Amino acid sequence: MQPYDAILLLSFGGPEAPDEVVPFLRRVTAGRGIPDERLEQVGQHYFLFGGRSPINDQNRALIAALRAELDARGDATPVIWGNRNSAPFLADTLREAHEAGMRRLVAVTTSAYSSYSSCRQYREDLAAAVDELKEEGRELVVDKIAPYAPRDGFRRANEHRLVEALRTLEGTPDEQVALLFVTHSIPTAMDETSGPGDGEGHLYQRQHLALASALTEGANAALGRDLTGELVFCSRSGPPQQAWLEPDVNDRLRELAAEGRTAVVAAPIGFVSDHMEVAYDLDTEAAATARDLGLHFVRAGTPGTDPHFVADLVDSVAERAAQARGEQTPDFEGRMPAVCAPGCCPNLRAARPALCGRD
Ligand SMILES: CC1=C(CCC(=O)O)c2cc3nc(cc4[nH]c(cc5[nH]c(cc1n2)c(C)c5CCC(=O)O)c(CCC(=O)O)c4C)C(CCC(=O)O)=C3C
Ligand SMILES: [Fe+2]
Repeated sequence: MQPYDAILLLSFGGPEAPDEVVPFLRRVTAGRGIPDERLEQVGQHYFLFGGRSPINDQNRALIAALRAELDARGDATPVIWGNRNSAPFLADTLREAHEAGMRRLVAVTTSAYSSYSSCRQYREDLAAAVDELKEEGRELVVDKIAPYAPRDGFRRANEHRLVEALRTLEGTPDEQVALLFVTHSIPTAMDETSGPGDGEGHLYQRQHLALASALTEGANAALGRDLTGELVFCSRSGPPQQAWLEPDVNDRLRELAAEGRTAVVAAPIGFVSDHMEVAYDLDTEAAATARDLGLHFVRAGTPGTDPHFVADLVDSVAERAAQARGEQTPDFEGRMPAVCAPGCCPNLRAARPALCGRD
């Protein structure tokens, strides 16, 4: 994958044992003003699952799938892995990479959308880790692929999962089915400023709405239905006086039951695999809300290691490599640049150095 020596999977991280839960949460929330009450709650979510987040195992599976796809293409570029909040920590991974003689990497994040939390924060992680290594006399260059939510492979993977879920409701008429696309809530201020700073903002929501509408159309066409989908949110945190994106999935379920819906399909398009937010906030909490309301609840799958998704990530990396070599790459609706505009998806708390951008 000229000019890259390796592909770096860059992820959030999660605890893998009960004694890792609190240190993990301290790292995630350092200086972020999350109320203690919320932290205790989230700690409980992890303890409910034996103190083990599913995210690292899902990343191990994704790395194996990327490896197989690269091998099938005759490409021996190594795939390495670093996290923000748990081992393998990003700086350790980069140090090992440098020791192995690698000098230029391309990062793939496990987050598909544009916003501070889902894009720039990873760019800040890269800047901090590269800086740490520089102080040890190790020079590394890290590029990154663009947010991939607008790509066709991501849509196809999600559509496949959604159609599978809807097939289980074959006898239920359209007017009784609610189709909810679910993503991680973020502060409204973070959504308003998401995007390249072209005056539009709200790119986090706009990318989700574009995907939700394409998925609704695709699933309706595949199944001969006429469903209307809508976007809802989960995993709100932060202090109560701070505005976050709404409606919360549980609140919306209550309204839908009151309107006479009998079944709901929840498609977690904001998550590339079944993270804790999916396992707890949807499969545990929202499923219980639905049960109490007498609603039949079906949760659509996440892309995970879907072949369309994995192949599309490798295509993204190949396109990024072509760009690095000065070649042209295909354009499509919603395509994001791999090098972010100055001030794209700003950090609203403090300006910090970030890689893979023009600022
Ligand atoms: C947009 C977005 C994604 C998607 C993009 C991406 O994937 O990166 C994401 C992913 C994730 N978030 C995760 C976990 C947590 N996020 C928290 C807190 C927060 N998330 C935020 C946003 C997002 N988060 C925000 C605005 C906060 C408030 C504080 C802050 O500004 O940082 C907290 C603190 C407690 C709480 O408040 O819930 C935890 C424990 C895990 C691991 C799950 C697992 O273990 O499987 C994953 C994949
Ligand atoms: Fe989060």
